[in-house]
Amino acid sequence: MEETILTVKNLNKTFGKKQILHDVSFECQRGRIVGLIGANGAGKTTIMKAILSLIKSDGQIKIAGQTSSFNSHQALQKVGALVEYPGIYPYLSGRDHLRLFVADTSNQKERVQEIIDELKLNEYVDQKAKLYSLGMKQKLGIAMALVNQPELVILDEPMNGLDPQATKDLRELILNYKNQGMTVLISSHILGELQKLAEDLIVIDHGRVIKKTTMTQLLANNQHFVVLKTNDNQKARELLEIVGFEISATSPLRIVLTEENTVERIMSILMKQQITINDVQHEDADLEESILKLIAD
Ligand SMILES: Nc1ncnc2c1ncn2[C@@H]1O[C@H](COP(=O)(O)OP(=O)(O)OP(=O)(O)O)[C@@H](O)[C@H]1O
Repeated sequence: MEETILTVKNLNKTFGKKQILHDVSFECQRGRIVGLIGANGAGKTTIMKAILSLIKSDGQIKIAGQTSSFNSHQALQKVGALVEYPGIYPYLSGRDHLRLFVADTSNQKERVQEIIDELKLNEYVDQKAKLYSLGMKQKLGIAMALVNQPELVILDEPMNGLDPQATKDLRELILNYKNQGMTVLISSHILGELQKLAEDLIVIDHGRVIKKTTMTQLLANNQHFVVLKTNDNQKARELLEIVGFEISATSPLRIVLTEENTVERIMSILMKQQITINDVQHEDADLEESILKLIAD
């Protein structure tokens, strides 16, 4: 059965005279990975900071059934977060940071070692943090967000500064925690990466929620294309456009498929005009194309 772990209701935020968030409302269900998507400046970080009471805002926040506000935020004990840059002290080691963050339990030493192993921090975790690269600091910040196995983790651009291997490792780690019941609210500009992770999507534009959907739904409504290589792309394009095909790219030819505009129809039109088809491939629009289209509409 679905259980709501985070409720955000009518969140409004102004900086000076400028209204940044407009009645933002959404819910996250326990155990889901929820992607917060939007262009630069859309308001994603501001929403995350408001949930975490890092800034004052108007509206209601409920975490695991408990109301949380700027002045009363016990519920945040159930939440881990990495928002913007991790707060790191240059003269402490990575392990020191984790020791400061880990909850006071009988197995805290083991838990710190476990998260160090999970994030592959062993090589440098006992060096002072002032020697860390951007990616190393980012991984430490993620370890700090996860060390207490929170019920909800909020990650703002967690892939920032990570190399491809570390990005893949983080993806697997997030999926692992999700499989153990953790809820993840995540933003990322790397939409290809988010496509591999997020199950639910909240799309933000100019401080407003413009779409709440699931990844499966969004991708199912996507456009489908056929990509052709022919002996005369220019002529093929003209022939297809005349009869109403939409061409989304010309080199190679990328043609939008619809119920009427099928591959069979393309083949028949081109073959009648003696155009040789050297290669045919099918393509589906990815998350990036869907989101760009959504924001443009
Ligand atoms: N402390 C602040 N004072 C004034 N304006 C701010 C402040 N923080 C954010 N803003 C403004 O709020 C808007 C939303 O910013 P926010 O950082 O939430 O966007 P974002 O979606 O996270 O963007 P990005 O993807 O670039 O990180 C922007 O117009 C930004 O300039």
